[in-house]
Amino acid sequence: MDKIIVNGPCTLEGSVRISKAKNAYLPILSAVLLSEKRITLNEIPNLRDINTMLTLLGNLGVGIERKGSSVVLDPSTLNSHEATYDLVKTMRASIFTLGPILTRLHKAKVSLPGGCAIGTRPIDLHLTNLEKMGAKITLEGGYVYAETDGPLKGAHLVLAFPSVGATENLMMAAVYAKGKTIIENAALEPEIDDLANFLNAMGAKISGIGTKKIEIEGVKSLNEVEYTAIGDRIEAATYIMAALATKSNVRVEGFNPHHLEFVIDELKRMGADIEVGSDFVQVKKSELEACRIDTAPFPGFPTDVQAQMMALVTQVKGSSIITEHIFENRFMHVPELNRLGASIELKGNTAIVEGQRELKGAPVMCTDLRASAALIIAALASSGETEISRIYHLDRGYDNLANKLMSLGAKLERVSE
Ligand SMILES: CC(=O)N[C@H]1[C@@H](OP(=O)(O)OP(=O)(O)OC[C@H]2O[C@@H](n3ccc(=O)[nH]c3=O)[C@H](O)[C@@H]2O)O[C@H](CO)[C@@H](O)[C@@H]1O
Ligand SMILES: C=C(OP(=O)(O)O)C(=O)O
Repeated sequence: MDKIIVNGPCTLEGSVRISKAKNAYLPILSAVLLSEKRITLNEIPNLRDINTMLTLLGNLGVGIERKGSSVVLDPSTLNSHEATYDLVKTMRASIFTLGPILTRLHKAKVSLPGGCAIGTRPIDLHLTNLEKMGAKITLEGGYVYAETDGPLKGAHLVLAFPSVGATENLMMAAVYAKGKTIIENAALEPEIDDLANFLNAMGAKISGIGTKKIEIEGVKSLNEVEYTAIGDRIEAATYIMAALATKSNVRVEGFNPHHLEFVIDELKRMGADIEVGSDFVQVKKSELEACRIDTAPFPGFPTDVQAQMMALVTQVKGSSIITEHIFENRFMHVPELNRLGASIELKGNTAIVEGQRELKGAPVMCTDLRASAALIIAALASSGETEISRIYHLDRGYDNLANKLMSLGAKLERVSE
């Protein structure tokens, strides 16, 4: 198993290019299953989750040809309706294939994704709303079995919670449904707009993009398409936090800063000197003060940036309060950050984080994707050697992390055992 060893404290300098978004490409790759025409996707990030999704598509019969960083997909050869446990267990986003497989083949067998480190993550909103569109769904032996007599039927769906995954799954399922589907209380995350734009580029009829009421008029066929996803706002936020935690000057480029407006505004309120461009931010060495953060669905503070923010506020003036509202167990980084010398106390879903801590290198362990990113940030700010193990969690969502940080001057190495 690979490790990352950081020799801190590090000061970063220069610019870093953000890769295309994991959370945009995972649903887009699932949406490929809807079509019978060739699809070219550009600038595919080299991530474990993306490679798992490509393996899953290949197992379902989709033709896959890599051309540099692009991938050309031929879904006309789709010949299986089964997403098996061995792949689904490694990546929750596999559930995104349920709507598209069912739509295309009128039956689907997809392994239940199960819980994960950050929470139980049920899929009831996906299933009950697919039922409202006419799917017959049963659960047996850890699998979701879904079938329909013909095309799904358009329906008026109101989500009890603006679930990102449910909004995406239902939007995909509605593309060929008979009549109109309305999704109310839809999630507003930018990756949903990206999926909708991709589907419309193939000939779907989706309106209300970027609003809480998405309307999908069913179509009969889709076209060939070439598409490039948006830059990864969560990766961008991670480098912004790393720059601020190490009091560095770093330009973070290749993403849309509007997608991080809440985070950037909060950082500015804390005293961060951040220049915002059209597709970059320039972070300048700043002295920060404490914050009060509540994670929330977009446009609020993203749960996917909570851990990185926690690492940052161990270095700012005053005590910060961070409350996690989206996932019930997303504080796995707390004991590991405390091992590095942080002082973080947990009270239910709230963390009280003492600032201006002198962190010292120690062996720490990754527990989930963003917890791992928090450990990297803390290690860069720590003095001495931090050995970070189980970095396969980082490989799920950070393209080329070690090299990107080294190019900014971080003293770190990735070692294989
Ligand atoms: C691949 C991807 O895009 N992952 C993102 C997506 O995950 P994901 O799509 O799984 O997140 P959701 O928005 O669905 O989940 C948010 C909350 O709703 C609950 N819920 C969800 C569905 C459901 O049927 N029932 C239910 O109770 C979940 O348990 C969780 O507490 O959005 C999350 C919230 O921004 C991000 O942290 C993830 O990075
Ligand atoms: C939780 C995340 O991803 P996933 O939903 O794929 O587990 C994440 O990207 O932070």
